[in-house]
Amino acid sequence: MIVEQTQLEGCFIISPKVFLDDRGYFFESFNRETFKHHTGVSVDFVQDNQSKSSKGVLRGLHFQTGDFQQAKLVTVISGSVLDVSVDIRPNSPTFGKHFSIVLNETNKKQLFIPRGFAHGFLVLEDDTIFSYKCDNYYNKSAERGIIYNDHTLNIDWHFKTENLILSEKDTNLPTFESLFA
Ligand SMILES: Cc1cn([C@H]2C[C@H](O)[C@@H](COP(=O)(O)OP(=O)(O)O[C@H]3O[C@H](C)C(=O)[C@H](O)[C@H]3O)O2)c(=O)[nH]c1=O
Repeated sequence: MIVEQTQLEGCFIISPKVFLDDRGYFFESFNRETFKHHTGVSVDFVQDNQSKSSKGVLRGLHFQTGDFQQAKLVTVISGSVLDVSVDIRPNSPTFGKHFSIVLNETNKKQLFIPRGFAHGFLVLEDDTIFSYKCDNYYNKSAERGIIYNDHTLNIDWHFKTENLILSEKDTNLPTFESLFA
């Protein structure tokens, strides 16, 4: 397992040790002790989520507020995404900054996103399966979001807008300024 720090404190890129043989591959997608040993973070995940999306789908930017904030360990099981995490911790030196990374079946990289972040991803291939562990339960009343093309965040999604597929909810999310100014 190789852990790389990002420029956002507490947000790590994880490259698991992958065992290849003539049957295919095996890797431990999460091991609490190994994770703590390499990152210094003790995390107790309580909920696993999975979504399947076509190319051009953009899910996010989402977060849960207050006591329902979630840390996430995200993995692409098949396909490919551009994954984006935004630091929305008010006292963070990187408040409002984001980190983007391509996660896919080939690189098998994972991203650990701590509490206090908004998260979203753009799907780069059809039939992409996105799987992630959360350290807090879903709470609909605590759900919030930031519009994906927010001018303050200025995220480069590397796509042509006419090919985007968003939920009704995600189309109408507020701006970063309106939430945090
Ligand atoms: C997140 C969630 C949703 N739901 C229900 C609520 C809706 O009826 C349905 C679809 O939810 P939504 O459209 O919010 O799904 P995504 O757009 O994939 O949301 C996720 O996308 C971004 C990228 C994230 O990081 C969040 O974890 C999560 O918000 O599943 C549940 O029952 N439990 C859950 O934990």
